[in-house]
Formats: sequence, structure tokens, C-alpha cells
Amino acid sequence: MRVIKTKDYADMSRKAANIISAQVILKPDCVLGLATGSTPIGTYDQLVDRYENGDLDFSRVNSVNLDEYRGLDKDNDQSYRYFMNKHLFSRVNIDVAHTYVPDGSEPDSSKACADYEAIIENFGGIDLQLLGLGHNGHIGFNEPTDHFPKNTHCVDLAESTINANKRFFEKEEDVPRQAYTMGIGTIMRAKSILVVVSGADKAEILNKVINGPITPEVPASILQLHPNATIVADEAALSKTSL
Ligand SMILES: N[C@@H]1[C@@H](O)[C@H](O)[C@@H](COP(=O)(O)O)O[C@@H]1O
Repeated sequence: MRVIKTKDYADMSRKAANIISAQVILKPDCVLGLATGSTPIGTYDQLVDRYENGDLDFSRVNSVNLDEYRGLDKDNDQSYRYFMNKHLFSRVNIDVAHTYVPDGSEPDSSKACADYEAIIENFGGIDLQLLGLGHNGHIGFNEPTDHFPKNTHCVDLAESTINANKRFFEKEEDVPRQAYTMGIGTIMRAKSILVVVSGADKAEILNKVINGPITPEVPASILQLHPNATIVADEAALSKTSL
């Protein structure tokens, strides 16, 4: 696992965008795995800048997102589909028909998850998967548990995740309790992985991810085993490591 230390959030966002840009330039029809959360927003802004100045062409890119709330349809402004349209897809020349997010409006969770896993398999896997890091070490919505889930599945969100996300909803009762998420196996099968982490509030968990034991209690710790994983984190997020 490579760790790249950046000065601050803006520096992290630029460096992460440079890595994604290299992927798109080298393989214009690549499959990008994308993430939501506040951390990647700056990276998406940087990608939009590079598209606007002519450096990037997304016309042949396909994308698959990590996760989606169960029970929210794509027009709900709290859905991850809505987030992606707003922060990236509507701002670059990607073909929206080539962008995939698990179908939160599908009530049959086995179907929603099997269909999504099949989409990724049909692509022949993900070239570059972007990840944020939850405060409890989750990636996608793979919460701490006693095993590493293999494929896309339905999860009950941890209380801490519901709390962290309630700021985006009018009332706490509106925060969905379940989500569809790529499994740890789905993520680990990506050819390369890029994790963005910012801020002192992530320092403790990031130290565990990098230096701690590999355990499903810290889901992101499995990334230590990935042959091509890169963490781009700012000084504050790395402040509990010796890096
Ligand atoms: N499902 C998403 C994760 O993919 C994301 O990494 C995490 C951290 O979000 P933030 O970047 O806002 O800290 O939030 C959500 O739970």
C-alpha cells in the first residue's frame, strides 16, 4: 500500500485527480469505480477543471458507484445517484447511460445486488476504484463486522454511520437504515484502488488502516493486501502515523 502525504485538502484533491486523470488518459474506455461522501468532492471539482481545459475526455468512460441507500430513488436529493449527477456526471461529457449506481428503488435486495455485481463482472472488473474512509473504517458501506463480505450486498447501517449522515437529512427518521454496497471482495478485485482521506477526525482510524492488524473490524485494513492501492491523505489525517 502506497501512502502519499499532502499538505491539505486542496493538495489531496489535486493529487487524487491527477491519478484518476492518468487512468482516463491511458485507457479512455476505462471502468472507474466512484465514491460519495464529502471527501471526494474536491477531487471531482478538479476532474471537472481538467475536462473544461481539454485535458480529459469522459465520452468512453464507464463508471460504477460503490453504494446507494436502500429505499431512495434516483431523484431523491439524498440519493447517491443524485450526488453523482450533481458533483460530476452533469459537469463532464460522460454518457449517463454508462454510469451505474446500485438501484436503491429496487425493494428486492437479492435482485438489486446480484444485478449490480453482474454489471461489474460484465465489464471485466473495475480499473480504478476511488474510496473515501468512514470514521469506523468502513469503505463503501461495508461496516465493521466479523467477516469480509465477498460481493454486493444489503447492509444494516451502523448507528455511528446513521449519526454521521443525519446532518444531510431534515429529520433523523429520514436517514435510511439500509444500503446496497459493493462487497469487500468486489472492491478488492479492482485493478487499482485510490483512497482519499482528509482531516484530524480521521487520524485515529487511518493509523489503524495503515498500521493495524488486518481485520473486518476495520474493513479498510484489508487494503494492506491489495497489490496496487494508494492512499492520498493530508497531514492532519496522517498525524497519528509516523509518516
Ligand atoms: N458510503 C459513504 C462512504 O463511501 C464514505 O467514504 C463515507 C465517509 O464520508 P466523508 O468523506 O463525508 O467523511 O461516507 C459514507 O458512509
